[in-house]
Parts: sequence; structure tokens; C-alpha cells
Amino acid sequence: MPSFATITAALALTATVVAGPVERRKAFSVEQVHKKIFAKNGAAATVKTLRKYGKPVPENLLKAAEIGPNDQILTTLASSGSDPAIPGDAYDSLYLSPVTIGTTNPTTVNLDFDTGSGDLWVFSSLQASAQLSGHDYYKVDSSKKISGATWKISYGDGSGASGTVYADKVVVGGVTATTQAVEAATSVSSQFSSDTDTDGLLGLSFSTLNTVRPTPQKTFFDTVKSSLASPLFAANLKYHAAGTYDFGYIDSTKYTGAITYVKVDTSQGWWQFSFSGYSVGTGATVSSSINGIADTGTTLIYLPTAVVKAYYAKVSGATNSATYGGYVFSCSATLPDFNLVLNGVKQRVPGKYINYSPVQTGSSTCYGGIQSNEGIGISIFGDIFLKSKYVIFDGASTPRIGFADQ
Ligand SMILES: C[C@@H](SC(=N)N)c1ccc(Cl)cc1
Ligand SMILES: C[C@@H](SC(=N)N)c1ccc(Cl)cc1
Repeated sequence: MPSFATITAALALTATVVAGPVERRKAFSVEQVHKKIFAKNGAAATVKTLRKYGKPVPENLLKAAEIGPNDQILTTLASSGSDPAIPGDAYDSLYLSPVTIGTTNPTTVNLDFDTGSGDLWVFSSLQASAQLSGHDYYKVDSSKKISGATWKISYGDGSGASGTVYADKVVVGGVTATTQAVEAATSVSSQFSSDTDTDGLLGLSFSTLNTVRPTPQKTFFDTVKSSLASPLFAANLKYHAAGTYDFGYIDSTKYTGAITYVKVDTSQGWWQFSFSGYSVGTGATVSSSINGIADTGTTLIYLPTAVVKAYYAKVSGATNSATYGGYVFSCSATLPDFNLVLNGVKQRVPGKYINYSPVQTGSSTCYGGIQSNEGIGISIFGDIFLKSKYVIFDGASTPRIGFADQ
């Protein structure tokens, strides 16, 4: 008789049910349906299985399954899914993922999944048509409007947007949030109206950063978290290539070696933690506590000035340019690797990832992927760092973040 855990795990994961102990029936799998039915707990699932094979159901199991008076057994198949993360341009300035929004008139939009903010907002039919050209957008369903709710967000780079709020269906990589706060834009800043690839953002920070007022709303992850096979998502961003965001499971084919976990400080609403040191190329490790956030919505790495100086001291010809607002160097420069130490484990950023892009199209001067965090007040471990890793954002009761090499 497979163990309780085995049955529950099997049901939760794939709905492949291994038959009861007596007759050796062959295992079979049923197509996993997302959330068509609702389980109270594993016991209910086990009751269902035992009944399916005409087995006696122990009294304690029935109690545990809290079977209702009409003996209705409701079982949920936990959900999980994977959505592509596609570079928005040749330099991985941002990554875009398809998301389907709406019930009556569903549309697929391309959103920037952003662990640095907590709003799911999207270009919408409420905007002037001139702002919509080149964009996919959410056709608002007025029957789903959240009365009196508004939002207004501004980002570190000075961009921003604002609008009203709807409770509608959102599907990300097969994972469905039946009722998700969808923040419909009525106005967006020039950075967004001119970037016709980005139809909005899907915030994956903690929901405390959500800007909806008077009642802050949940992020997509918080909405679906309890129905996921595991309460986590993983970012598998890649260098100049499409990666994925995985929800509800860790994909062991996407990383090598061990995952290094560290607890996160959620007090500012971010996935915030500290590295204990750094090294440049094959140089010695410098002990230095570097506190910052894992931020898929920020392109570059922003670190304390002393660390940045130590890095570019090893790049011949690098200068801190007032003209371009940061460290630049010849596009043909050889860049050393950069390592950040976490729990004694070196997290490596390949040197070539630190050549972000030419300062202007066709220029032979390139802009560094590591820059100073001066003026930000915190370090930001953005895409340049994240794209060499498989990063697990674990939303368990004690949230933590994990890093493994891709
Ligand atoms: C947290 C990110 S913005 C985001 N990921 N939504 C950030 C904050 C401040 C500065 Cl200066 C630059 C970037
Ligand atoms: C997440 C914010 S700001 C940031 N990346 N630090 C953002 C993303 C995309 C655009 Cl097009 C403009 C702003």
C-alpha cells in the first residue's frame, strides 16, 4: 500500500494514481486539470483513492477529510506552471512574459515580471488610443471593477503609471488566478508609452508594496500561492536568450550543483538579504556585508561605490563617466568575473555579462553592468546578476531565497 505521503504527493503533482495494494493494476495518469475541483486536504484525496479501489476507509481518515454531510469529497489538484521570460531587446534590458487576462474578452499581454514591485498593472482600453498603438492591452470588464480603488506607481528610474482596478482572471504559464487584482492603466509615463514591447508589469515583491488604495491588493503569486504544489516561484533568466519563470515547483533540469539558501528580510517588501563578501576575477575574497534585493525588474547590478571601484580597477581603460552617468570601457575590453559570496559559496557573474551594451548604437564605448548604488540607498542584484543563476523565491512561512548555477 503506497504511503499516505506517496498518494498525496502523486495526486498533488501529476494525478498519476498508483493502484491499491491487492490487485496489481498498472499505474495510469490522468490529464491534470487546473483547479476544476477543490480539495480540503490530503486525507480527502486519500479517501477518494481508497474508495476508487473499493478499499475500507478508516474512521480517522474520514474525520481528517472533514467529509461534509452529503459526503461530497472535493479534491484540489495543486497547480504549477512555467512561463517564458524573453529578452525585450538585444541587451536583456528587461524580460517579457506572456500573460492572459480577462474572461469575456481574454487578451494575452507581455508583462515585465518584477520582484522589485508589487503591482500587476497593464495597458488598458481606458487609455487614449494614441497611447495604445503597438501595444496589447486589457479590455476592462466594467462588471468586474473594484469600486473606489485606484493605483499610482513610480519606479526607481523615474518611470510610472496610474489607473483603476478590476478583479479578473489572470493565467500565467497555465497557473490560473480566478480573481486577481488587475490594475488597468489610465495613464503611463513616456518610458512605457514609447516601449511598445512592454504592456505592463507583474509585481512579484511582497504584497506590502502594492499601491492600490484604499485597500492594497495581493500580487499574482500571493493570490495563487496556497494552490501551488509548493509556495514558491523560480526565475531562470538567461544571457541573450529566452528563459522561464517557474511557479509551484523547482525544475531540477534547470540548474547544476547545490542550491544555496538564505533567509530574506521582508520588512521593506523586497526579497532582501546580504552577501558576506566579494572577489574580482581570481583575486582574494574581500569580507564586506553587501545588503540588497534580488530584483528581476532592474537591468543592472548596483553595489557600494568601494566595491564598484575595486571591480573596474581590474578593467584597463575603464572610467567613471560623467557624460554617460557611470562606468564605461572599451567594448573590446576583457572583463574579469565578479563573485559575490553567500554562506561561503561564491556566486559567479561571468565577465562577459558585465559588458551591458554600447553607450549609443554603434559606439565602441560600452556601459558597465555593475554600477554604484549611490543615491539608491540599497544594493540591487538585478538581471546582470540573476541571469547566471536559477533563483528560487521561496514564499514559505519563513521566506527565503535560493541560488544555484544554471
Ligand atoms: C526596486 C527597483 S524598481 C523596480 N524593480 N520596480 C529600483 C528602486 C530604486 C532605484 Cl534608484 C532603481 C531601481
Ligand atoms: C521596473 C521599472 S524600473 C526598473 N527597471 N528599475 C521599469 C521597467 C520597465 C520599463 Cl519600460 C520602465 C521601468
